Amino acid sequence: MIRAIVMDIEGTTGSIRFGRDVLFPYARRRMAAFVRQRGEDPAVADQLAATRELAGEPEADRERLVAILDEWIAADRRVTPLKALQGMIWEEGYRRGDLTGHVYPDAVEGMKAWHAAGIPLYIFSSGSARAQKLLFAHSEAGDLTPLLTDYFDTTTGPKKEAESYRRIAAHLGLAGHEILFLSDVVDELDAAAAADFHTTQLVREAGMITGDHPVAASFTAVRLPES
Ligand SMILES: CSCCC(=O)C(=O)COP(=O)(O)O
Ligand SMILES: [Mg+2]
Repeated sequence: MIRAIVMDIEGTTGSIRFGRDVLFPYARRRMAAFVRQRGEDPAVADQLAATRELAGEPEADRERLVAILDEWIAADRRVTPLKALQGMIWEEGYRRGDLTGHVYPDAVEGMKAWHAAGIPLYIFSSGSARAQKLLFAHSEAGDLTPLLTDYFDTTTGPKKEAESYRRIAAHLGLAGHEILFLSDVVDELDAAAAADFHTTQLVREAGMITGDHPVAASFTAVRLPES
């Protein structure tokens, strides 16, 4: 029996293009002004300190920090301080009405059906938990947060390491084989399978790299394992 479903965001619940063409450029355009204006806020200052530490540049001033963060955005580094700062910038964007979270209609339909069937739904994404909540709260389909029980991000661990999935299972109080993980990325699915999770790969575009996992073109094609 599947007792929980854990979902990736980019390429799974929503399109990769939304991150690449909308969210990431939005944060990139605003990062310098955000660091200048909000750099003293404790939550921002903590992430700037974490950026200095991760970059190995304890003396980095604000200008240098913005340059480091810009390099990380360009390289699509999925590191916690960048993801936390991006989340804070997106929060402003959602509140201003500049941003609306993209969620595939089939993902909305699948999430509603599983929720109605009593299966708790979780997100595991590189985006910060706060950014994840915002995306689903301000989605094109309205506020989807009532469908979601909890959110995991890189503070739980990298998505390509089995230990992260063992931590999620322990947090949920479930065995790996009671959990289904949905993602578009084979390395993430391999890591989840190594933690004994059931897996399904969302293959939403032709030509994607696939592995040894069941595949589904949409949430409506996802089959829940019986045992
Ligand atoms: C609200 S998360 C926005 C997208 C993002 O920042 C990201 O890193 C998505 O990563 P995923 O693990 O969902 O592919
Ligand atoms: Mg993904």
